[in-house]
Amino acid sequence: MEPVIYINNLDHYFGKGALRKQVLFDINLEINIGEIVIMTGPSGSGKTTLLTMCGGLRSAQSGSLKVLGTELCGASAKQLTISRRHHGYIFQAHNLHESLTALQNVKMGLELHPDISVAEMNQRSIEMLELVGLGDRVNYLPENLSGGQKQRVAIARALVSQPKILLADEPTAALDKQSGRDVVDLMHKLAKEQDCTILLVTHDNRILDVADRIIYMEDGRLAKAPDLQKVS
Ligand SMILES: Nc1ncnc2c1ncn2[C@@H]1O[C@H](COP(=O)(O)OP(=O)(O)OP(=O)(O)O)[C@@H](O)[C@H]1O
Repeated sequence: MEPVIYINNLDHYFGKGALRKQVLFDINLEINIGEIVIMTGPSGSGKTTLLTMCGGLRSAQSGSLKVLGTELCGASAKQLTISRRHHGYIFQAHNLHESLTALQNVKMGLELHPDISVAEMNQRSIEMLELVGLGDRVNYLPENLSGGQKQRVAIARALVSQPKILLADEPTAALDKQSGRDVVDLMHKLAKEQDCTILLVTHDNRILDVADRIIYMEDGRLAKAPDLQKVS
C-alpha cells in the first residue's frame, strides 16, 4: 500500500539572496496508514518546518513530498488548500477562538467542507465534543475551560472532519502531566478508531510511548535518536 506521507530528498530554504538559509537537508521518510509517528529533536532543528510542509501550510521547493498520493513539491496555492482538507491540526497553544463557544470552535473544523449541511455540522460537532468528554461544555467559552479541556476542544475540532492525517505540534506543552497524558491517550484512541495517521512533534518525553515509531531531527536532518546511538 502506498505510504500516506512519502518524502524523498526533500530540502528546504528560508529567505532569499544573501539571507537564504537551508533548514532541511535531504529528508527521506515514509509514514504508513494508521501509523503514529513522533518527531523529536532539539529546538530549531526543523521539526515544525517539516510538519507544516506535510500539512500543506508551507510549500515544498526541492525534492519530493507526496501526501495521500499528491505531489506537494511545487504545488499551487489552490492544490495546497485542497490538500489541507484531509488534515487535522493541533497546536501547542490550542488556538481556539476566544469569542466562540466550544461548539462553534469545533464546527470550524468542518468549514472547509461545504458539502455538509448546517444541521449535520452541529450534530457531528456535538457528538465529537461528547467523545472527548465535553458533552456538558458545548456552550462554554474557552476562558471558562481548563487548559486540558481547551486542548480537548482542539482535538475535537481537528478530528471532527474525520481527517486521514492528524498533525500535532507540541500538543501537550502547555499542560500538566495528567492532562497531557489524557490528551495524548485521547488522540491515540480516536485516531486508531478513525484509521487516522498521526505525525506529532514533541519535546515531552512523557508521551513517547504512544508512538509506533520515533524519529529524531537534528540540524535539519533526520538522524538516529541519541539513545539508539548509545546502544549501537
Ligand atoms: N519563517 C521563517 N523564516 C526564516 N527562518 C525560519 C522560519 N521559520 C523557521 N525558521 C528557522 O528554521 C529553523 C528550523 O525551525 P523550526 O521551527 O522548524 O524548528 P523546530 O525544530 O520546530 O524548533 P522548536 O522545537 O523550537 O519548535 C530554525 O533555524 C528557525 O530559526
